Amino acid sequence: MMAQNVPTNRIITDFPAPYDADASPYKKLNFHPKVKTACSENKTGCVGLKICKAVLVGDVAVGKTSLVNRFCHDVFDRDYKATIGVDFEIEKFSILNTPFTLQIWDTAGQERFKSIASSYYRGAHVVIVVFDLSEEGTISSISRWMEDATATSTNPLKFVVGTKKDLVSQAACRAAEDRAKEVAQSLGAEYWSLSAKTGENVKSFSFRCVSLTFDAAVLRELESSGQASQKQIGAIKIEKSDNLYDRKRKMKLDCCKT
Ligand SMILES: Nc1nc2c(ncn2[C@@H]2O[C@H](COP(=O)(O)OP(=O)(O)OP(=O)(O)O)[C@@H](O)[C@H]2O)c(=O)[nH]1
Ligand SMILES: [Mg+2]
Repeated sequence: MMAQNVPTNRIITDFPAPYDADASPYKKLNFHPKVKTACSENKTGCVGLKICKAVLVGDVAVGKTSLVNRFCHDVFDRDYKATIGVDFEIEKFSILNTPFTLQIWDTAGQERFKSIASSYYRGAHVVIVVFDLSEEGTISSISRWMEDATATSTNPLKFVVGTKKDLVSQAACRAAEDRAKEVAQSLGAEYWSLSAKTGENVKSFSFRCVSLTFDAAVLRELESSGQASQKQIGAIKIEKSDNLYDRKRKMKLDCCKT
C-alpha cells in the first residue's frame, strides 16, 4: 500500500538516530533489511491498515500533554491544564513510502485519575515515561510508572523522556540525565532529553519512536503473514469499527460523573 495524503513533515525515509547510543537498548542502525525489502516491494501486508498504540505516563505536570501538543500541533501553552483521565491524538506517517498510523494516549498524572488512565495501558506498542528535568523528584517515580504501564502489554518499546530542558543549566541537565539514564537502563528503555517549549529534540524523539514502532510492526506482520491471515482480517475489522471518538466522548462523560 502506497502512502498518500501525508503532510511533508510526517514523511520518514531515513532511520533516526538515538539521543545517546549508550543510553539505548535499541542498537540497530537502520530499518531491518526485511522491512526495507517489504516496503520497496509494497508487500507490508496489513501494516498500513492497523493502528499502533503509544502511551505517555508520568507524574503530574511533568509535561506529557505539552510534548504531545508540540509534536502533533506545533504549539506550546505556558498555562497548566491538567489532563482529565486520558486524551488521545492520531498521527499518520509515511515511512519508507508505507502508510503508518500511531494513536498517542496522553494520560493524567493526577492520582485521582489513575484507575481511568491505567485502563488504557493495555496492548501498548510503545510506553513513554516522562519526567521533569527541572524537578529531580520526578525521576524517582519513573520505574513505578514503567512497571504499571507495561504490565498489560507484550514486549512494548520503552522510552524515558526528560522534559523542560529549557529550564535547566547544562550542568543541571547533565546531572539529572545521568540519574535518569541509569534508571532507563535498568528498565531496558531508551533515554531522551527535550523541551516542548523550544521544540528541541521533539521531532527527533518522535521520529525515532515511530520508526522503531514501525520496524517492529512490519516484522510482526511479516512473521504472521501466511499463518493466520484470516484472523488478521478479523482483527482489522474490529480496529476500524472501534469508533475512537465515541469512546473519547464517553470517557469524558464518565470522568465528569465522579
Ligand atoms: N519551560 C517549559 N515548561 C514546560 C515544558 N513542558 C511543559 N511545560 C509546562 O509545565 C506545565 C505542565 O505541563 P503539562 O504538559 O500540562 O503536564 P502534564 O504532564 O500533561 O500534566 P498532567 O496532565 O496533570 O499529568 C505547563 O504549565 C506547561 O506549560 C517545557 O518543555 N518547558
Ligand atoms: Mg496532561
